[in-house]
Amino acid sequence: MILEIDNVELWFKDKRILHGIYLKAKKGEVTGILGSNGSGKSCLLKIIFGHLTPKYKLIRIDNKPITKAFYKTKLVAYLPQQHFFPKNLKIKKLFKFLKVDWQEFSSLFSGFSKYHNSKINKLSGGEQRVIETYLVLKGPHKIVLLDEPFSHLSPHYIECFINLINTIKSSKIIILTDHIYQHIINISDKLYLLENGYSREINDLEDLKFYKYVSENTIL
Ligand SMILES: Nc1ncnc2c1ncn2[C@@H]1O[C@H](COP(=O)(O)OP(=O)(O)OP(=O)(O)O)[C@@H](O)[C@H]1O
Repeated sequence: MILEIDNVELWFKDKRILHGIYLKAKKGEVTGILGSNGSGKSCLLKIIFGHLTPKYKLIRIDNKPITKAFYKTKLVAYLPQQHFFPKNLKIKKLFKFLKVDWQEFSSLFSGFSKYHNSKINKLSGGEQRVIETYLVLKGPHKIVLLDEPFSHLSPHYIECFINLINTIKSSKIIILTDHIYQHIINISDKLYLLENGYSREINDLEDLKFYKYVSENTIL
């Protein structure tokens, strides 16, 4: 399965945010998107998911254009930057409803076994993020979009997710963005940088210096 995003043009009033975008993401690969603050990473993920409508966009799956909002195809799951599960819902119900195995989760994330019967709002912000990210990754969707999955997590949980992503990527298209760029670089099979409205495919990490995403003396 190949997902292509092409010809995106996004404006907010007279401010053009995105205009030269081409992204290709394949099943079996992790596709990373880097970019400075305000470069349009979240907007691009929202456009792909179908929550934000730009002036133009073209989304193709295996060369076939998707003409309706992508989320309506039920192919795609999206982790937004903000918490999105109802606060009063019990965690065990969430796992049951989404048909995700609690035992498998609690053996990977051992500190969470005590929360099976808790409501989501009893967890810290980072703990809620662990649950959300896990459910989005382990749900039935073939395409997963992750907006800053690592930013609020402690190193051990980041490692757990990196292992999980490497395990499940053979069956999914995974597109993710984060400011913890070393993790994105390490985990990605394909890397893009959003810069000045364009997507730049990064094949040589030194290009991240050329585009001033990192400074000249950064060790990559
Ligand atoms: N609803 C909106 N109305 C007007 N401008 C917006 C809106 N949403 C986003 N923008 C602008 O679009 C640009 C890109 O925003 P976006 O959130 O996609 O950036 P980002 O790369 O995800 O940034 P960050 O890394 O800081 O989260 C920003 O300049 C932002 O101000």
